[in-house]
Amino acid sequence: MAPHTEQLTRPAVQLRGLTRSFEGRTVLDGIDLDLPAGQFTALLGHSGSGKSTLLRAIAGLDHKVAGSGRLTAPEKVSVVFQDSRLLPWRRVLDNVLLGLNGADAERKGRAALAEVGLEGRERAWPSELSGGEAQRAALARSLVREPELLLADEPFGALDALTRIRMHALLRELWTRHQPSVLLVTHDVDEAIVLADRVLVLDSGRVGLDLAIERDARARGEYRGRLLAALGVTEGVG
Ligand SMILES: Nc1ncnc2c1ncn2[C@@H]1O[C@H](COP(=O)(O)OP(=O)(O)OP(=O)(O)O)[C@@H](O)[C@H]1O
Repeated sequence: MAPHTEQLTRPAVQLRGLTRSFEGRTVLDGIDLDLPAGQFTALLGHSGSGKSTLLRAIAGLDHKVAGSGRLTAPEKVSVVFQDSRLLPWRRVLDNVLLGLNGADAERKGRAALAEVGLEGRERAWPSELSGGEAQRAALARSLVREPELLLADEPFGALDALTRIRMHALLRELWTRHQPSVLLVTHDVDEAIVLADRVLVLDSGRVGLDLAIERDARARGEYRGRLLAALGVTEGVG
């Protein structure tokens, strides 16, 4: 049975006519988009196509976009960036617990760290972590807040290829277990296909291609071809 079937009937994010310009240049040009609850969506697009701008709008980090159209998003949103944004003067567990209160917070923080494979590293300083470990800690910090929506802006962009593959497996596993809606911004066509159930291509301020991904390895080559074509990219060097 397809996971999250029931949840998919309820949209987590709804955008209607969302527009954003910078210095007279339109970056988002009346975006209409529904992200069903529990869906894992990837957002692809060329550099400068407005992916981060859209993600920031959905995260509620851009007050200027608010009046341009209609934007509905859950209250419990976590954002993960390419840089872990751990505070260097706080130990790993204290970073994960930042801003959390309640008797149960520490237990939850420790459990989240164990879930991302950082058990035993609770008292480490961020400077003692590898890039991959820092991103694991960033995921734990998001998880512990039990987000309905996880927004991830190139979270693996700075990692080496092997670490990235391991992080893909971890993120997909966390998503399966906790079932947040996910919007992942990436430049990487393969990452989008491997992780997401739906891939959007942002082009000229609009969603140019909206592709459902079946979890069937045989179809991956075809998806790749369609996504590269939507991005206007030709592969191969003779
Ligand atoms: N605060 C800002 N002030 C002025 N221009 C901005 C601002 N934020 C974004 N832009 C412009 O909006 C366009 C889209 O930027 P955005 O960061 O959303 O693109 P992106 O698709 O995420 O790019 P990348 O993949 O390189 O991160 C770019 O041309 C950028 O220069």
